[in-house]
Amino acid sequence: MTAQLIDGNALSAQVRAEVAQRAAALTARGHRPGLAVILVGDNPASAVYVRNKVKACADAGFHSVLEKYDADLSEAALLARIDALNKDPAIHGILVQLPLPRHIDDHKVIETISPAKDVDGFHVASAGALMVGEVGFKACTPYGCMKMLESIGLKDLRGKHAVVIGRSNIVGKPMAMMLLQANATVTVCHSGTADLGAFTRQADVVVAAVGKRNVLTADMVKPGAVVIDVGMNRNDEGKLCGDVDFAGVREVAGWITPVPGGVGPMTITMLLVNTLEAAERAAA
Ligand SMILES: Nc1nc(=O)c2c([nH]1)NC[C@@H]1CN(c3ccc(C(=O)N[C@@H](CCC(=O)O)C(=O)O)cc3)C=[N+]21
Repeated sequence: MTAQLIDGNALSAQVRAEVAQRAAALTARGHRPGLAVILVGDNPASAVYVRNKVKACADAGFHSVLEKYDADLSEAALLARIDALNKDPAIHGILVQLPLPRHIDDHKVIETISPAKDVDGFHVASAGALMVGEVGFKACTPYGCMKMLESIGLKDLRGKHAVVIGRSNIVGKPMAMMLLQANATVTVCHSGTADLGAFTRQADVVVAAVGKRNVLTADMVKPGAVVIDVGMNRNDEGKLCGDVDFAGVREVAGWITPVPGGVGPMTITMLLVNTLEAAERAAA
């Protein structure tokens, strides 16, 4: 049996249509949602992603500004810019595209963004809010994965075992917290895990977020399991591929997300959702 696809483009279109409606209502009341995106340096992949984000904003009727700076921008200048955006009433969300040049401390930059405008959900206050179940912005990639699960009827994961592969601050750790909040029994595997397959074979839901091809192969998946692929890698032909051996795993899994067209578009969609929510909170 071949797995069913969870189509991130189709689900994104659905969610973005709702976002556009709510944005129009806010705009009519004089509170048009606004996102500021800051790009430092000339990483070509970042330039593409940032353009996609700005376009998604325009399509949803948001105000957006893209600020591009040369790679030699000083950390102090970047922090000063963030400080100004924190105070700008037309801006509800601030996204500083990562990675940043080496002379700039990511952590300092993220912590300078006002938690009220932290639509990436990377601030320690946002991470802490998620941890204790308080109101705060959820990191967009794991939030998008949760939306994908919800779209196939898995909003409540009571009785399910979810295995997360990867423990990054921006995906693996918040993913585990969100799954836990949805009542799953959660296992977090990582580079120090011995016999990864022994864990993943017991999973009803596997989320692969490592950043390496073929981390999950067909022999590691329980028949009928849901497989969410967060990876963004290039194969030998230079084509975009995830962390999952898609061709093999789709013959075993019940559901699987493709790359491209899976988690990637959902990440941008949840950025819009967070920005809309920031604007709604500011208008309330
Ligand atoms: N502050 C910050 N926030 C981020 O959210 C952030 C970041 N920095 N730095 C880089 C990563 C990467 N990221 C992606 C989002 C969407 C796609 C996406 O839409 N991908 C398409 C394909 C795009 C293509 O063809 O290259 C897809 O999967 O279908 C990819 C990657 C957000 N990131």
